[in-house]
Amino acid sequence: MNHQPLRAACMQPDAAMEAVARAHQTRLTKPPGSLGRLEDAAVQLAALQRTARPRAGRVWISVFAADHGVADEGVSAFPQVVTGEMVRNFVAGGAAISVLARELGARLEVVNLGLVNDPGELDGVRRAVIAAASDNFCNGPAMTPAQLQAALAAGADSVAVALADGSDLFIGGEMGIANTTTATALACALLGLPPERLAGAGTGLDAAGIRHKASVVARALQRHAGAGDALEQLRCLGGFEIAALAGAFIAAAQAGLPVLVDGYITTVAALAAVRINPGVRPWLLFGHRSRERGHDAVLAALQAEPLLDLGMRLGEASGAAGAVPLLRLACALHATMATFEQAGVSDATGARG
Ligand SMILES: O=C(O)c1ccc[n+]([C@@H]2O[C@H](COP(=O)([O-])O)[C@@H](O)[C@H]2O)c1
Ligand SMILES: Cc1cc2nc[nH]c2cc1C
Repeated sequence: MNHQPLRAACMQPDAAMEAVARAHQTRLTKPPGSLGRLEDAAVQLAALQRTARPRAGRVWISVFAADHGVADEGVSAFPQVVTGEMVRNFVAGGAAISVLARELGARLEVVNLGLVNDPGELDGVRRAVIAAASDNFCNGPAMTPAQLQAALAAGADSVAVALADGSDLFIGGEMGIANTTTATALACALLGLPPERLAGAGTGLDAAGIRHKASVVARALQRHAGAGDALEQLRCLGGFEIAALAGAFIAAAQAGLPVLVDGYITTVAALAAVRINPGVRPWLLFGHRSRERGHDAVLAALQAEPLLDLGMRLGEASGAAGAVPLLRLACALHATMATFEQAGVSDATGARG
């Protein structure tokens, strides 16, 4: 199978614009650096969007939903039917991400990649069904090569629509009962870490449940120890929505669309994307630090500092959505604060503006 497009060059951030934006920040009426990561975010967006006026006004959110064969191992606090039920809830307007997207004025797309409890045709849900669920990776690869390709392409398709809609920012979210087990298996394989280090409560496992989850991941890692590179690890130990997210992040970086990453599962997908194509990394901003146990290690591997730490662990793109107002404020500060010169305020050298 030809995976060449996945490894095609990503856009390069505009280094000259980055320098202009960084210099502009030093002229604004504040001690240099005093707006902390809000400054960094505005400068990063300026470099990525190739503009002196970075924006986060037009936000696109794609939530990728899929079921996981590994749910059969009893690794979630919730039954598998919830994935399909939540898809219905997303488009009915009652889920957390439905509320957040509405409040932000963001476009919300829900993508059905394969659900055991399939709600069928629904307004607002794009059907890109691959199978009812990925296979249980304790028994064999989670996906066939063709299924992996279909999932990666479904993510890239969402980015194409987001670009056509004139989006400033792409947010990928996920919904999939048992996908913290999948994300843990994939992250352990990508990072060479033991399952006990990353396995966490997910939707609400107790300590015994977490130990069982780690043992399931250990079995899967043993079975797929021969999976050579990140793409093969994604095929053997991933899931449809995680592969779609990886495909979306690669496509966004190749097209020059900044990405705001959500929680644990999406960060593992981002790690897979970066391992497949390192040019993806500059295009990623990180919305929040999830309460899920493994998130810290995956963020550290990406040298990522998220904007928020609110103890959230929902998924659905909710943590990234929560960070959008901060990005909007960062852009407004960058564009409209007065400079020392404009305001007639003395700078650190004593020079009066
Ligand atoms: O995004 C996160 O950090 C996060 C952490 C824990 C759970 N989740 C969500 O919970 C579901 C997976 O949890 P589980 O326990 O079924 O593996 C899935 O739908 C995720 O969106 C999400
Ligand atoms: C109710 C529910 C909502 C979710 N949203 C994302 N993952 C979820 C898991 C559950 C169980």
